[in-house]
Amino acid sequence: MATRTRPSSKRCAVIGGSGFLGRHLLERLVDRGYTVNVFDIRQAYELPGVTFHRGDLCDRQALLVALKEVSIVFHCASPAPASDDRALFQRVNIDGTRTVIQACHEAGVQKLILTSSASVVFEGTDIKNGREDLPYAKKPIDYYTETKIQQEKLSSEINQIKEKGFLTVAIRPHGIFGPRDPQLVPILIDAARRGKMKFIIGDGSNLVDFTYVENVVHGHILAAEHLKADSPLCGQAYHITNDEPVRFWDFMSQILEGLGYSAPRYHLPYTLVYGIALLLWLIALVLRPLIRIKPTFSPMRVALAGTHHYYSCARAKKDMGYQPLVPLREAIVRTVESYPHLRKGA
Ligand SMILES: NC(=O)C1=CN([C@@H]2O[C@H](COP(=O)(O)OP(=O)(O)OC[C@H]3O[C@@H](n4cnc5c(N)ncnc54)[C@H](OP(=O)(O)O)[C@@H]3O)[C@@H](O)[C@H]2O)C=CC1
Ligand SMILES: CC(C)=CCC[C@@H](C)[C@H]1CC[C@H]2C3=C(CC[C@]12C)[C@@]1(C)CCC(=O)C[C@@H]1CC3
Repeated sequence: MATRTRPSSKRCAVIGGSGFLGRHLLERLVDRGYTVNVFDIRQAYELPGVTFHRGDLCDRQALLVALKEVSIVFHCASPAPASDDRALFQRVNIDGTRTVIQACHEAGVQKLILTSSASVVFEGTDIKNGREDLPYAKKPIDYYTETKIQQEKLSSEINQIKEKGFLTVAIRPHGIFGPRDPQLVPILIDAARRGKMKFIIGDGSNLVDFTYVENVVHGHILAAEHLKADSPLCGQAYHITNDEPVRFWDFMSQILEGLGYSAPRYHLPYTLVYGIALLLWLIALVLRPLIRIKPTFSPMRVALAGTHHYYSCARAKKDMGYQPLVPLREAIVRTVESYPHLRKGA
């Protein structure tokens, strides 16, 4: 085992700190007086008070350098769900998380805060006010979710091994959005620009959680600060949402109209769209060796757009005093304002 110096409780590392959530998280950590090391496969920016370590989280030696004298590790790295690359998810989310845990143990890290996802219980059918004790999806909607389940199990199991002397907790956000998000708003506007956002899938009444990134950050920091040997957080998972379920299509319409695009108006039956998406996905799979096609409406996206999926965050409120800091209306305004380059006509 490596020689250790007692780490300061204000020294932390953010694995995946160049990403959307990771960068917001470390900005807030710096504001709160933490010293932050970033570990990421790419360096996207520079920030005073932050030390960058570029590397692959599957590389234990590289990780050990970034975790030296660190007390808290936030692990929020993952390949993007849209990559749909099974081998990559397996390598990074499962094998890589195992490596992160080993490196934390070796470096004498005290707490690991893992970013999981509420979708670990989602199978493509309605979830209303789902609590954390729902069973993991037996048929996860994609490879990404399949490996997020395994990742969460790994971090929870390691917490049971008391002699390892470090504590873990998993945060399950849902539908994160906000400034600099490379997924939700850019994908939505790209679809609108290509004339694909004219239709509402289903009757449009399905409620979904969309969570502002600053609220997700707040949940992570509360978890780190409340995670102690005798606390109920040890080894548990916590939903972190805006606690304001919204109709999926109202939310999309507000973003679209805020950026100058028309909201979708015509309804299409859910089963029809899902069937077409499945067919296109199968065709893309068969043609993959010859040509790589990525349909905008994957079966996963159709399921997310046409079903209820919202989650209770009562457990986070009770155990760590969580309350969302930014309400949905304000969050949408801030998000829309942060994408001037995606405005219609820009
Ligand atoms: N966005 C969302 O709506 C939700 C996200 N989550 C979870 O939140 C976390 C953060 O997501 P988000 O910020 O959106 O994702 P991002 O893709 O923006 O950030 C992830 C970061 O991790 C990096 N990374 C990927 N693979 C490795 C690797 N092998 N070693 C080191 N770094 C790596 C990425 O680099 P690169 O970009 O080069 O791949 C990227 O910088 C993830 O765990 C995700 O599963 C959970 C629920 C919802
Ligand atoms: C129908 C359509 C083209 C909508 C555009 C928005 C979508 C790109 C997002 C709507 C719900 C989002 C979502 C995720 C990614 C972006 C959306 C599909 C996740 C899959 C990201 C990773 C997770 O852990 C779960 C998220 C669920 C919601």
